[in-house]
Amino acid sequence: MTSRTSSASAPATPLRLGIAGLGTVGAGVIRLLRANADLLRARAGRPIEVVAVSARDKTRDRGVDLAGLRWYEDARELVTDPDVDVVVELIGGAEGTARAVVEQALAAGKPVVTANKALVALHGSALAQLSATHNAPLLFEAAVAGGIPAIKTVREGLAGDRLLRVGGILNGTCNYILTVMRETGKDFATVLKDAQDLGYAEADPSTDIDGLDAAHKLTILAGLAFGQPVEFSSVHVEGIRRIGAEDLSFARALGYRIRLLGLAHMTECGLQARVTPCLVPQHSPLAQVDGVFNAVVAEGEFVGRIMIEGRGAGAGPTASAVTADLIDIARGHTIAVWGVQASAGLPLRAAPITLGHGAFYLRLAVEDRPGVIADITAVLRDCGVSLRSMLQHPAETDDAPYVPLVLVTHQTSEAAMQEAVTRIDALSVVTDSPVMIRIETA
Ligand SMILES: NC(=O)C1=CN([C@@H]2O[C@H](COP(=O)(O)OP(=O)(O)OC[C@H]3O[C@@H](n4cnc5c(N)ncnc54)[C@H](O)[C@@H]3O)[C@@H](O)[C@H]2O)C=CC1
Ligand SMILES: N[C@@H](CC=O)C(=O)O
Ligand code: NA
Repeated sequence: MTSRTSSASAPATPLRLGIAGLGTVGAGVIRLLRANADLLRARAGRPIEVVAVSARDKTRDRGVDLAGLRWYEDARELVTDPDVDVVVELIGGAEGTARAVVEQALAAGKPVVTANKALVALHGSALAQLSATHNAPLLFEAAVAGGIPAIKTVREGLAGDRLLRVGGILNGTCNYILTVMRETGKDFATVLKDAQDLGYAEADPSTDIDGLDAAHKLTILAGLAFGQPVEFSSVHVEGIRRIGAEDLSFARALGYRIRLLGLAHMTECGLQARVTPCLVPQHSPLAQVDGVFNAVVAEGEFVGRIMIEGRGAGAGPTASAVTADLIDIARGHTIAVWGVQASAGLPLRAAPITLGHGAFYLRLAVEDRPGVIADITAVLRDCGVSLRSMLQHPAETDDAPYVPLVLVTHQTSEAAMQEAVTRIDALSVVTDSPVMIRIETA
């Protein structure tokens, strides 16, 4: 006699998705799910199928066939579709429809997968509570460093250790711009346009170049590393707008490359978190991370330093991260948002950046006349900042209105350096606001 069990014969129940947002990432997710359907079914133990979608423009050609998928003009209605098991939010933005979709889905007990770093960085604490209250997982691997499994590494892979530092190169658009400008000499605006055409940039690219996108990601990484939400407004943020071609070539002459780094570490006074352009030694691991690649670094008491590298933006890498979250949901592998069961909910105490220390690069535009260097070094002396080296290139023409002067300091306090820069900026011989870049050793 043969015995038949329902599990042996019944087809596995599919995990049914509603995808809100069909831009670079949304269309990329649909492509990946179709291309890898068999592989995903094997890994997830059940098929993963898109049943409903929502976007702004139904007629737009996205290179993916939407036939047979239910279309919603209003993404909030997609959430209430009884056939949608999991809501995938790929609209973007910390407020408006994206936020409403995520909140409504969690409140309805539906798992959510999102790539929306702005939303998680600004509202992660409240969303974590909603997720816990309704027992609805919220997964966001794509939100930090695109295709790099950054969240999983920090939240799960390093769960056994006490982390001291986390961060890295967290914005693909900025890294692409800095790399291509350095390698080709193309101007900022042209390279930014290329990054937009490649689907790397945010809807408003100032979010990338002013450092906010990297700060969103750092806020999330630090929350995971230290098991408590981080107040986005406590992150010190500087972008790359003021970095010019001359900085890239001075950096090269000094043996460095310029990277936009997000770094967070615990101090006795609290968490210090900043996103700033930095000079890194040209042979260091971070200097080798070029183009749209990101790198996530973490340092733990027992594990020491780790670094993982990969593509931080673009349809394919981001779709890969979204899909990994979907497989976790299909497998029933879910976890509390900040990786701790009973997070304090209160944001971590923040330490002001002025408590930091480091070495600095300072580029000044100065009049080409006697006494200028003496005026500047007098300010540095008065502020207690010690110089390590100085570079001056001759003016390009005899009637050039200024000459560039580059100073590199020894280790000094951030507060002293900020005071010195304010005073130097006020000197009449200095013709434009100084460009100050921190120097990182690793
Ligand atoms: N592009 C990338 O490389 C990466 C993007 N992300 C994040 O993924 C999310 C999506 O980014 P992209 O695909 O690049 O953006 P996108 O601008 O290419 O696509 C956004 C999509 O949302 C739709 N949309 C806008 N408002 C809507 C509304 N009210 N209702 C329904 N749909 C609406 C648009 O029609 C479009 O289909 C963002 O949160 C972004 O930060 C994360 C990692 C990498
Ligand atoms: N605009 C972002 C996209 C990924 O998060 C970036 O450039 O890194
Ligand atoms: Na990721």
